[in-house]
Amino acid sequence: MTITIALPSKGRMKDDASTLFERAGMRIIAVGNDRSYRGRVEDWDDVEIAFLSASEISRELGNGTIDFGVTGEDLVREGLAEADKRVEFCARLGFGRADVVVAVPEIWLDVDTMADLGDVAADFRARHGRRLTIATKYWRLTQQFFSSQHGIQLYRIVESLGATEGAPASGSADIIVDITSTGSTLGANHLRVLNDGVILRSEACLVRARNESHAGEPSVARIIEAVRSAL
Ligand SMILES: Nc1ncnc2c1ncn2[C@@H]1O[C@H](COP(=O)(O)OP(=O)(O)OP(=O)(O)O)[C@@H](O)[C@H]1O
Ligand SMILES: O=P(O)(O)OC[C@H]1O[C@H](OP(=O)(O)OP(=O)(O)O)[C@H](O)[C@@H]1O
Repeated sequence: MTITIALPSKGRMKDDASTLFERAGMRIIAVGNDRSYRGRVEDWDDVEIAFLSASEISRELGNGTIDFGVTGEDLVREGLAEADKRVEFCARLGFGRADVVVAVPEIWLDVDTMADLGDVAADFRARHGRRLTIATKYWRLTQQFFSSQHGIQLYRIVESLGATEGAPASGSADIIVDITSTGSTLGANHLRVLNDGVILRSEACLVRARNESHAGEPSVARIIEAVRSAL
């Protein structure tokens, strides 16, 4: 069978992903012209490459329309319910690192932990006449972390598709859940990560859709082996 591997077509993971594949002995050749979104791997005739954005890759893994993808763990866990049942994380690739975190305004001096935040959330309506609001694009991860892991139910998520760190200062939310790598954007916006507020330490991963057709397919094992050997 032909195995389709999706690699980032743009963005911060694109170059690292193609360098890794090269090191794994899988040299990628564009099919058609330079702007083509398909490729193949030199001397691997049963492999096809699709170039997609990192977030599309997580969606297509969920649909099972690609066999493997290189994308961020955060995008997979946010995009797919019960991700581990639908995909296998075959290798952590050591680039695209970012933490998904809960951050509060620096001036919330008494709030250091999720338990403290739970107390704030419980009092919020009495004090302010509304629920605590959280700006994020990570709905699923936020709900799992707050409700299932920490038993905090009294909050409202405000969807944020950009400049999330600005939400507390602009008044559109009280706190945020977002990714951070150096921490400089949080600092510039006077926000602080709670001591136990790291929801996920994400990085780029080689992810396999759990397709039944993979059972006993030699090229599936060969691809995983090749990528792991390059780490
Ligand atoms: N500083 C960072 N900021 C944002 N994402 C980062 C950062 N460092 C690593 N990443 C990771 O990069 C991935 C997002 O990459 P990118 O922005 O290229 O993807 P995308 O969401 O498909 O792009 P777009 O939003 O342009 O469609 C996520 O997995 C994220 O965790
Ligand atoms: O901890 P730091 O190193 O400051 O990085 C974190 C920031 O980087 C990303 O934004 P970016 O401006 O790269 O663009 P994006 O939101 O479009 O991904 C991300 O959304 C955070 O805002």
